[in-house]
Amino acid sequence: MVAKSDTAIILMNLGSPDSTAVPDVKKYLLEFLMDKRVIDYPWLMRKLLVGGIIVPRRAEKSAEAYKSIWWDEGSPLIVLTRQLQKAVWHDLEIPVEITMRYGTPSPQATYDKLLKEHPGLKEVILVPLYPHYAMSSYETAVEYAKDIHRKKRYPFELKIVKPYYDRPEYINALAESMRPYIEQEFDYLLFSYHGVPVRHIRKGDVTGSHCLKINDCCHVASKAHTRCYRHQVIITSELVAEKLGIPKQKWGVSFQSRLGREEWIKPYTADKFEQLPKEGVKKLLVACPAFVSDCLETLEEIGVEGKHSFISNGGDSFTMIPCLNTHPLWVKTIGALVKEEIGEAVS
Ligand SMILES: C=CC1=C(C)c2cc3[nH]c(cc4nc(cc5[nH]c(cc1n2)c(C)c5CCC(=O)O)C(CCC(=O)O)=C4C)c(C)c3C=C
Ligand SMILES: [Fe+2]
Ligand SMILES: [Fe+2]
Repeated sequence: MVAKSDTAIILMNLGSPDSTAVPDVKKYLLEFLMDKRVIDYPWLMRKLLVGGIIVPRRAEKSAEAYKSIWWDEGSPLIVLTRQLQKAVWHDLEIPVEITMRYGTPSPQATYDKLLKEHPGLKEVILVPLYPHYAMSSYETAVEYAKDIHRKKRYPFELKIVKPYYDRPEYINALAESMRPYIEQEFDYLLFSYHGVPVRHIRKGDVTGSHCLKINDCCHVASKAHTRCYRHQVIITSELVAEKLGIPKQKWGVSFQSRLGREEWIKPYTADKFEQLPKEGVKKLLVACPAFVSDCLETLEEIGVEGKHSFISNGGDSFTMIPCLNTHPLWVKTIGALVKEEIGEAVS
């Protein structure tokens, strides 16, 4: 048990609209897609594309999708992140707050709340709720939280938990959360991760000569892997499949949630739902480890749209494995990641 009243934890997730009303969804999409690490075009081009084309075209459809998964208490992503907050607080007995990259509560509101309630606060451990590094997820969340912390000169140290995609505690939590589903009869397990544009993978390559440039790049040792989303999700999948004893021919990786006309990393999950029944896969399990809390992309895109596609293409049974959410081993994993940071120098 950690009992340090001068330390607090912040769990940082992506965020959701405040409600399913079209104006709220528009506001959220604008903030999200105007992020230079998400749509990384020059500002004017981004403004024209996002404000003039993507958001006006997408907002109503997106609002309908949110309506179909919204809970009485609010957005599943926010509600589940709050439940995780309570579980971690209960486990570690140090203050835990949540913050969102887009929408509410913002990092500034969260820092202010912590300081008001704990005036002697000396250090805050920020846990990005992203196991993998991507410019459009982990990086933007962390840089935003650091920027606000620096600009507003908050009097506490901010320490950041690094991507944990291959950490034994995380792999064990993920594998054990999936085990009850694996023990049922199934033909194939698909790990479906949120996609990113191919360009982002190349741009994030710190060596400039590795990612998608050499054969089987994700399995050839390189410094690029510290920031390569594709490498990191492949490693998570391999480690979990190994831990669960699933043979290579019975599982695969794909990428969902593509936006726009650019090429995103492949294979696409939507194509898999069409192809797999034709290859004899009738009983499908789908896990989505890029998300630690169930959200629009799991509940609607996979659980509703994906299921419909797989079944209408000839599949018999489709099971979406829930995200880690508040699984006790996930709560313990967060505790282990946090304890490593407590007392260490700022990263
Ligand atoms: C897992 C990490 C995520 C990465 C990487 C990511 C990249 C990325 N996303 C978009 C565009 C959209 N994503 C949307 C929803 C959404 N995305 C993530 C996570 C990652 N995104 C989550 C957890 C969610 C769900 C939020 C919720 O409220 O439940 C949306 C909004 C919904 C919609 O209209 O489809 C958009 C838009 C891009 C362009 C991108 C990489 C460049
Ligand atoms: Fe996304
Ligand atoms: Fe790579």
